[in-house]
Amino acid sequence: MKIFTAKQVAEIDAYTIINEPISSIDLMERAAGEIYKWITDRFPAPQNCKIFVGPGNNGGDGLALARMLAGGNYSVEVFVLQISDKISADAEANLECIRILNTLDLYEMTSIDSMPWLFKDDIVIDAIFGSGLSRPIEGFALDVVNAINASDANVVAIDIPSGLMAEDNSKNNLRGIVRADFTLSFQFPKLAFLFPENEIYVGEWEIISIGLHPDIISSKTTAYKVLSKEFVKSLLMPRKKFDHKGTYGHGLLISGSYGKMGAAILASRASLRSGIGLLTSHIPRLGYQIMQTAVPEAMVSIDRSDIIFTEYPELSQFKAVAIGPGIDKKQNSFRAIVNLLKEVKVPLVIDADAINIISEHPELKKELPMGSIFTPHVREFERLVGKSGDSYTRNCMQREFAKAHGLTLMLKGAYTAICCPEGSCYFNPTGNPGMATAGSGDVLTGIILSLLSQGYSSHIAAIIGAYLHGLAGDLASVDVGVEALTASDIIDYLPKAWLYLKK
Ligand SMILES: NC(=O)C1=CN([C@@H]2O[C@H](COP(=O)(O)OP(=O)(O)OC[C@H]3O[C@@H](n4cnc5c(N)ncnc54)[C@H](O)[C@@H]3O)[C@@H](O)[C@H]2O)[C@@H](O)CC1
Ligand SMILES: Nc1ncnc2c1ncn2[C@@H]1O[C@H](COP(=O)(O)OP(=O)(O)O)[C@@H](O)[C@H]1O
Ligand SMILES: [K+]
Repeated sequence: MKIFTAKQVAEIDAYTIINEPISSIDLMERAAGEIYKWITDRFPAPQNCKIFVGPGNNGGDGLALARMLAGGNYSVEVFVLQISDKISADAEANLECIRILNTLDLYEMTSIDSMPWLFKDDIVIDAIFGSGLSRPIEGFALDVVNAINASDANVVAIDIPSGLMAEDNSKNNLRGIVRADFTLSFQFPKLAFLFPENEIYVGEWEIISIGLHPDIISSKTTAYKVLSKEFVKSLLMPRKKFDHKGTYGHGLLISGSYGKMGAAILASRASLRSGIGLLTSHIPRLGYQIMQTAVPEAMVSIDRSDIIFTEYPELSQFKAVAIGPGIDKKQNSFRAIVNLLKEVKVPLVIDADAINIISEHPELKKELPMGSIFTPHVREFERLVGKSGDSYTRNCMQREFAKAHGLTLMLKGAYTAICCPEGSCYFNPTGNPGMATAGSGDVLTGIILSLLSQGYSSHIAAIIGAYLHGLAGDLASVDVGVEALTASDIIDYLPKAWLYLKK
């Protein structure tokens, strides 16, 4: 699913009006009708609704919705914030219609003094500002936002919580944004919904389809997309009858150290559950029996060191290499990484302490092999790329880094972001907080190595890997719950995840 900027959505809106064709007021009616359906489903009548409307088309949506709710056995009060002399033509038309019908209570608000009391069971509809917000909210509208936020009412934001910018909130007043329980976004998600610090404003968000024109949606380009099952499924390569293990590649996994052999086991097992033909696990000497016992399918390459990574086997036989899970950051490991970066000619996955070692030696950033994949979580990301005060800025830095170095840079977490060398950024919707547990990143590294070894290109391997990893975690959480979920459960549910993805 594409994510468009607020400006692009306005263009899509305008195209739909001309080419469907449909009048703008009828499009507003359609949009409000879809919100009305959602509300009747989630909060069946009778209920008390308090609707706060602003001067633009978001306010117009709120007014059209108010009329529908009043006709549907809801008790409705509408508060029209007198923010500016200008009011959008469609909002004005809806206001006039309400006045004529006279079926609901309509109040004009010019100050916070006319703010109604909001009760716990009230449904508050936030239609003050939508995607047309051009600067932080101020004046009495800000007081209204704060009063809504201080209440225990159920707050439903139309399109976007008022005060939240659709993309960049780095300069916003964070105390002037509605904290919604539900956000009903028209047709597409906003980029801001995918950033962790905005969860308190957005709450649970849903897409409300309003039939915008398919031609413009498919032709308009955007750097940002949310992955879908259909898209990821379309990337899968079919297996053929006469294929053999050589067809699916030989991967090298460099992982494990004294006290962290579990990382090597998890990544190896995940790799083998993701379709790799042959796996060699390079580990320090102490791990030999552990690996041979726990993962009999893996071949083992033994380091000269008992406890850490200091060397790697001859590389020509491998189709892809992954390095990092549980390797530690000792000086000898640094030297071995320098050599590996220089020598490796196949796609490389770089995770965990391998990222940290590179971050501590910025001169190494010039040596990063094109086509490699970095899989940092946010702390590792900050060490590698730099710090930022907010997620939008961090995402811009991530896209720049991927482009500048010609590599795929993943930022792990809820909505893992995958930035590709040509500038695009995919967000992964699968996964759950149960996966915030030791070793789940090692599992991801194993999966991506497996996909690279099978011949998937770097950014495709990152996309399929992230989606599949989260899907396995989601399927596992259905059976074991989020608290009890372990990294091993993610591996155990990879078979079901593959089956579900291919269905
Ligand atoms: N995208 C679509 O296809 C559709 C969009 N619709 C609605 O239209 C909305 C966008 O409408 P608009 O562009 O009119 O935008 P808004 O409804 O967000 O209102 C913008 C108006 O408020 C003013 N304004 C912006 N920031 C302000 C601030 N901080 N203080 C005071 N005034 C401020 C602007 O000058 C403008 O007049 C969407 O969010 C959605 O709710 C729907 O009507 C249906 C179709
Ligand atoms: N709240 C969450 N929602 C979705 N996925 C999550 C969540 N928390 C963690 N994950 C996923 O779990 C993995 C954790 O990786 P990482 O932090 O490297 O763990 P570790 O270092 O313990 O292996 C990442 O793939 C991340 O996307
Ligand atoms: K709103």
